Amino acid sequence: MVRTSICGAGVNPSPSAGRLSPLLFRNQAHCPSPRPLQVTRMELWPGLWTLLLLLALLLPTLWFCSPSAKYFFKMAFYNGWILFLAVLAIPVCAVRGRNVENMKILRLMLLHIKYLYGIRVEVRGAHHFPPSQPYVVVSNHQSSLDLLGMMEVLPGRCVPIAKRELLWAGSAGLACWLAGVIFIDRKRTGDAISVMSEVAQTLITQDVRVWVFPEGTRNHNGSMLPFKRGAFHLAVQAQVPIVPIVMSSYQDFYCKKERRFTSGRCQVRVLPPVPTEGLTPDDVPALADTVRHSMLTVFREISTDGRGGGDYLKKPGGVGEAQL
Ligand SMILES: CCCCCCCCCCCCCC(=O)SCCNC(=O)CCNC(=O)[C@H](O)C(C)(C)COP(=O)(O)OP(=O)(O)OC[C@H]1O[C@@H](n2cnc3c(N)ncnc32)[C@H](O)[C@@H]1OP(=O)(O)O
Ligand SMILES: CCCCCCCC/C=C\CCCCCCCC(=O)OC[C@@H](O)COP(=O)(O)O
Repeated sequence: MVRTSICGAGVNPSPSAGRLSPLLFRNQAHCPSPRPLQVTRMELWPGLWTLLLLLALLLPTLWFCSPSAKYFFKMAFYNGWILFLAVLAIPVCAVRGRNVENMKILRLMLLHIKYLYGIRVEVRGAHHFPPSQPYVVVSNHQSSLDLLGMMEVLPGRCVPIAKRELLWAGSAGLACWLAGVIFIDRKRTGDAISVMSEVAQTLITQDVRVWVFPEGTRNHNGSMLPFKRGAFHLAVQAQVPIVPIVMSSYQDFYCKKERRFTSGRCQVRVLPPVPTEGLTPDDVPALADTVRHSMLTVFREISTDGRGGGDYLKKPGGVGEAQL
């Protein structure tokens, strides 16, 4: 197919050329053809069509026959689609500059994704959100799919606290920055704490709400990791309530370890706000423990194994052997 002209291969026209690989040797004097490495367009088409045909057969076969391949395609599309949506969101958000109101735009753009994936998100307890005051939302963090539940209930003027690495996630990072997402460097505790302290100041003055994943990282083991205390210090410093939100386990439709991703249901439960008025930094450990305990109780209550019960969470030694 590809017509190449390797002139002089096998001959040794000069002493210096003799030291070169014959394949690298090209000398116009010995090469009458002026068209080396020439590929005509017509010659490429059959190869291209065969490749496309193979892909067109292979991808659906993998999709239907291999749950793992399906998992990878779905996750790749999820990330790719968010990156694409972010490209659309950036110019719209850029009009306002970095502004928490831009979060509304991101929220609207992401709301449809649950339909693409056949995930039914059921919200309960939305009336618990305090109507018009700053507060700190804390929620469990299972996967990047949490964005679906998060966008379903995200209150106005509410920004998430995210790991700094997300800032470099291409268009999504820029969109997050424009929407006022607060980035922290988890490797530098001191810096992260001072960012959180600044947030405590602006929470009141700029009337914003903050969404924190107190586990500090994704966790899909059927329980909740011990909570980091930043969110609770933040609420106590600003003397604002904490609104706990629990997303039920994704186990019935999503499991990273098993490479399984089907359609399913998820419940997002907003719990009553926990006041922090009058609390001091000394109260933070107990506050964090109390909130985690109540969230874990609800998590176990609303999580199912896809067969209609929450039993998998209660099996001795099973994934749900939570550290209460
Ligand atoms: C269209 C495009 C759309 C794009 C998508 C848009 C949506 C994007 C959504 C993005 C979602 C992205 C989601 C994500 O990215 S999740 C990952 C990032 N988020 C978090 O990590 C949040 C949770 N982490 C914390 O709160 C941690 O505590 C921090 C990070 C602050 C420090 O953690 P670290 O592990 O380094 O230290 P430590 O917790 O052991 O603490 C050490 C000590 O310091 C004390 N301490 C802590 N804090 C404070 C404080 N403020 N004032 C005073 N003291 C404080 C603390 O009590 C402890 O002392 P002691 O108790 O042991 O004596
Ligand atoms: C040109 C650079 C291209 C970079 C491409 C990066 C691909 C990223 C693609 C899409 C971004 C989707 C944004 C989803 C946001 C979900 C946030 C999330 O779940 O982050 C994880 C973080 O909470 C905890 O991280 P770890 O569990 O500690 O790890």
